[in-house]
Amino acid sequence: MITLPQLRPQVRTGLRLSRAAGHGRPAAPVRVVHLGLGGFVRAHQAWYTDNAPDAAGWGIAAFTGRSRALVEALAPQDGLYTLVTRAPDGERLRVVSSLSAVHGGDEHDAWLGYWADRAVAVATFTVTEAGYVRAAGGGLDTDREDVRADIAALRADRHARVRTAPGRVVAGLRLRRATGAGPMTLLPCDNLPDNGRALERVVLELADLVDPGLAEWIVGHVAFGTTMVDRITPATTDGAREAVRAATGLADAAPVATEPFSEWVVAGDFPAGRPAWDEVGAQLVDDVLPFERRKLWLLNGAHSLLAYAGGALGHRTVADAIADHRVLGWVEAWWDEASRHLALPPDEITAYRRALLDRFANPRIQHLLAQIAADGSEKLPVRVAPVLRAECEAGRLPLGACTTVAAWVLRLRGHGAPVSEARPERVAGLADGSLADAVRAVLGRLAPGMGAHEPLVAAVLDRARTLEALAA
Ligand SMILES: NC(=O)c1ccc[n+]([C@@H]2O[C@H](COP(=O)([O-])OP(=O)(O)OC[C@H]3O[C@@H](n4cnc5c(N)ncnc54)[C@H](O)[C@@H]3O)[C@@H](O)[C@H]2O)c1
Ligand SMILES: O=P(O)(O)OC[C@@H](O)[C@@H](O)[C@H](O)[C@H](O)CO
Repeated sequence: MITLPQLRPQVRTGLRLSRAAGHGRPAAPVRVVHLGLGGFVRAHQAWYTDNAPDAAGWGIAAFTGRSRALVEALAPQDGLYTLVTRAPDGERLRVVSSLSAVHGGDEHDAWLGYWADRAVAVATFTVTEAGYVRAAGGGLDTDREDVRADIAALRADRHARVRTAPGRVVAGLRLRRATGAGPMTLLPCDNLPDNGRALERVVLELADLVDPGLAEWIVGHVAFGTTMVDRITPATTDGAREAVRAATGLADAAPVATEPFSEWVVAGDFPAGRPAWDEVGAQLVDDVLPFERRKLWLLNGAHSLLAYAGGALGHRTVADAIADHRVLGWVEAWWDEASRHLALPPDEITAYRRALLDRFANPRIQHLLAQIAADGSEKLPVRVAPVLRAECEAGRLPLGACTTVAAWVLRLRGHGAPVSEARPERVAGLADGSLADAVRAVLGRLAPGMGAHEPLVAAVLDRARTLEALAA
């Protein structure tokens, strides 16, 4: 089934999307600034904003992190794009209008301009886990070259170009303080536990390093919200572009394909206001933690298992891997382990697991395991390690978690697809030496102290040998 609610037949013949030609809505005034323009924000936050009853008053100015490719695709079509929602039995297309402006990450003056604007009330982020430039303990990683460069730049000149996400935020907030543009909310939407506190910590630490008094101003004027975000959104492919052209006749250079399911749980204050996201499905709560753990452990933890163990068996997509009964068994084992540590009613967990199986099996979502496998050193400590540790402390050896760790060890040792890490030096040499040494080192990195837990080391080694044999 294909429905085209916002593409009227008389305008379907134009070559590209255009507000002047009547596609979508007129651009709303910018009141939200976003860093990390990619697939996810367009399938999620921008979609909620577009659905909100007050959408006409809430435009988003979205910046990429680095590359200008998406800006070059979206700017000629006025920030409009087609959201392709893929259910197992058909797809639905609609034009999303909430991106009022799109910018490259290199447009620093434009970035600063929004932060100095009192109308801008919220800044949102999807900069990946690595984008928060945190050291192992969660504080700002001042050993990084890009963080050091930002510190030097911010000390030298308040308009100097900076590169990291915290650097950009600190530059923006410093200007906001100087211009008296008032309070606002920062809302990270990445798969990080307690992402509001994570962002707050790196921003305050950086502010303290570059401008005495700024951190104090931030504490008094800036609210850091915390979120759980969920909508499986693979990278856009030519297939999505072709699907849009076939259905609408339009050449959309940057559609997004996503699944029907969507969840957004938000905790925080909005002193300068926000779109009525809660009227279109977002849940405003006091505590995100139970939702976050359910999602991060059951969905993202299973994704990482599928990515490394499924990848070791030669699978390419999530749907391929979950159709393999051996992989499914490992995922179910992982879910049993993780579920024991979730403070949620058992029937709620059962329903979530059942729904996840359907979501993973969706044949129209071509979610590449290689995309999920990137940045394991950032993801496994938060998706898998807490359950691994809790199970060991309870005297159990968790088979599912051990399988994920074992598969990651093998990946780091060169089995299967190449390792993709934002900071490759973090894993360089980590899994060298004998397999047993590698398992000890990797466990110690993921969960400090666990590398010396000999029964756990033996269990992971056993899983690694089993995987090697199955992959041979
Ligand atoms: N895709 C999903 O299904 C999904 C679902 C839930 C949450 N998320 C969160 O959203 C993030 C982005 O996902 P996506 O699918 O939009 O990816 P994407 O690759 O389409 O876009 C990522 C954006 O972040 C920017 N970026 C990357 N590294 C950065 C850095 N170090 N500093 C600043 N900006 C950086 C990129 O330039 C790009 O603009 C994920 O890492 C995850 O935390 C994604
Ligand atoms: O986006 P990442 O790289 O943090 O993780 C990859 C996937 O696990 C993730 O994108 C999920 O699809 C998403 O979190 C579902 O909401």
